[in-house]
Amino acid sequence: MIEEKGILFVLSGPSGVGKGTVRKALFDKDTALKYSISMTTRAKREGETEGIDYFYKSKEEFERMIEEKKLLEYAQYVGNYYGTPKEYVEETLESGKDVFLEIEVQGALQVKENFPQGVFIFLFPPSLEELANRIINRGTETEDIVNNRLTEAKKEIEMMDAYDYVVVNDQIDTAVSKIQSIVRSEHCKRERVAKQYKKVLEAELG
Ligand SMILES: Nc1ncnc2c1ncn2[C@@H]1O[C@H](COP(=O)(O)OP(=O)(O)OP(=O)(O)O)[C@@H](O)[C@H]1O
Ligand SMILES: Nc1nc2c(ncn2[C@@H]2O[C@H](COP(=O)(O)O)[C@@H](O)[C@H]2O)c(=O)[nH]1
Repeated sequence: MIEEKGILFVLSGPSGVGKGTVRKALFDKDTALKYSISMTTRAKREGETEGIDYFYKSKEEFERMIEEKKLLEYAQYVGNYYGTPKEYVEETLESGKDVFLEIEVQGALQVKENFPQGVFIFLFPPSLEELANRIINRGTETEDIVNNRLTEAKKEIEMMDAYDYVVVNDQIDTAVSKIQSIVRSEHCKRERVAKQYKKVLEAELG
């Protein structure tokens, strides 16, 4: 009997492209996916909730997690740490459920190195101008931070070839449908591989 593990989906892309918006709309439709809540040292924004949006940590607490190797990946991004708790991801995948990460590019590339069987999706803006408008209009960042995030965005976009899929976030619904198709297609692929593997095993065992 082949144990069915869950699939790790990683959504990333530049700040302001709409990762959070698209992920929330996807989760309204797909209840089978499990979202991995990240840890961060950045201050909580108005309207955010501990344990829903992030686990908010001090720099010392975060660095202890790094030392204790409790993070699947982490990155320093525009002056703060962000990271994915390892235990939740591993246990959820082991139990056969899919896990969904929404993280920036340095972290996604670390996951790809250590977990190449993951599925990596890059969310792309309709244009750099629209990206800037979205992050400015969100109104959560100071002008300096917006500029730093946009500088990072250009470097992040250069890395998009490392991803399995690129989805343009022009209309939210269209981006969500495309990600749903990716999820379905990855399940079909893995089912096919599992069937072939089963056939080979049966032939070998007689
Ligand atoms: N397809 C879209 N069309 C228009 N506006 C959008 C679209 N997707 C997201 N937005 C808006 O763009 C802003 C940024 O979206 P969001 O916060 O989801 O981005 P993000 O990639 O998660 O950002 P960050 O990486 O900084 O957390 C929000 O105000 C959101 O409402
Ligand atoms: N490498 C990681 N990046 C993460 C994680 N959780 C979120 N993020 C990304 O950080 C930036 C900034 O987020 P914000 O909430 O301050 O706007 C954004 O790209 C997030 O996707 C994580 O665990 N690891």
